Amino acid sequence: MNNTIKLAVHGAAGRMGQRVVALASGADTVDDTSGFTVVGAIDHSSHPKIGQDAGVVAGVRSLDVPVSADWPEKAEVVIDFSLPEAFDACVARCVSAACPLVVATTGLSDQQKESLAEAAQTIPIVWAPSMSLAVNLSMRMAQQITKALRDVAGGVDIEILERHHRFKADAPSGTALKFGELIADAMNADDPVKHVHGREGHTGQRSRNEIGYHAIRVGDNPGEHTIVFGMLGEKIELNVAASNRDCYASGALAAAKWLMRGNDGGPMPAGLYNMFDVLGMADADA
Ligand SMILES: NC(=O)C1=CN([C@@H]2O[C@H](COP(=O)(O)OP(=O)(O)OC[C@H]3O[C@@H](n4cnc5c(N)ncnc54)[C@H](OP(=O)(O)O)[C@@H]3O)[C@@H](O)[C@H]2O)C=CC1
Ligand SMILES: O=C(O)C1=N[C@H](C(=O)O)C[C@H](O)C1
Repeated sequence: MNNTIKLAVHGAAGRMGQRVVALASGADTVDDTSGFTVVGAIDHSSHPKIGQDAGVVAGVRSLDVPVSADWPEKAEVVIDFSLPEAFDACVARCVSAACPLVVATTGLSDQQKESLAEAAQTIPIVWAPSMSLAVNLSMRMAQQITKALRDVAGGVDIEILERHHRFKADAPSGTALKFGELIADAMNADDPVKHVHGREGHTGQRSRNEIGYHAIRVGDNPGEHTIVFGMLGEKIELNVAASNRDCYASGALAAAKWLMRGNDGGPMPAGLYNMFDVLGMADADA
């Protein structure tokens, strides 16, 4: 009996979609089984790869699943790596099909984030700007460092540098924004923390309760984040870098599996989850 999880990938012909299809097809596992069967590879109707086999597009083997604008009936879980423009239809489809969803797309509007929370009242959703284990661990470390340094004599300046490939559409990265949100919480400042994007001109002295963001776009970098904790006389730099996209693809597959099997073998109930939940770090002493 085939008890693999039937997976549909939204944005299947894109950089990330292809890696999810490749790993889900078992191409890079020792025993050729990932625990998934790819049953749907969705992209927009004018994509040049429409009609081609999704496994071949991903550079692995024929899967007998064409890249298509149509949603498969039989998907048990959906992984979305697409664009904000494509997001609304994806969520609506998952809600109407009562299908669990992993959302990895970044650059969502506030309204889209609200509709995600609403959808999570009826279906289970994992939503995270980075599916990488190393990034999520680094987020916890950044919170710890912020707490340890927040009352240091002379103060600490926290700046977030992110580097990504030249094709990336949104800036700063969703991950950088999430680092900033978690760090701002950990700063526990009396005044609201200011989020400052780049600096130019006569800016005056840096204020104490701000977080700076700097988005660098270079070549084919698959994603790198550096959190600088600058003090008077010394600094800490927390650097986390992907060497390829498989950390995100395998994280998304782990999230999909967790939605279907939970922590004790049963499916997760409706709700909005993140990678801390998937990785068992939700209750970490942050
Ligand atoms: N959470 C995480 O861990 C990660 C998140 N990301 C995020 O994932 C997203 C995708 O990244 P990446 O794969 O590099 O981007 P790509 O542009 O390579 O892939 C997106 C795919 O979605 C397609 N698409 C566009 N419109 C639609 C539509 N209406 N319906 C279905 N598909 C559509 C694109 O087609 P076309 O090329 O024609 O536009 C493309 O094939 C980004 O938001 C990125 O920031 C990326 C890596 C990790
Ligand atoms: O577009 C990308 O490539 C990435 N996007 C995500 C983000 O915006 O944080 C995650 C990762 O850094 C790669």
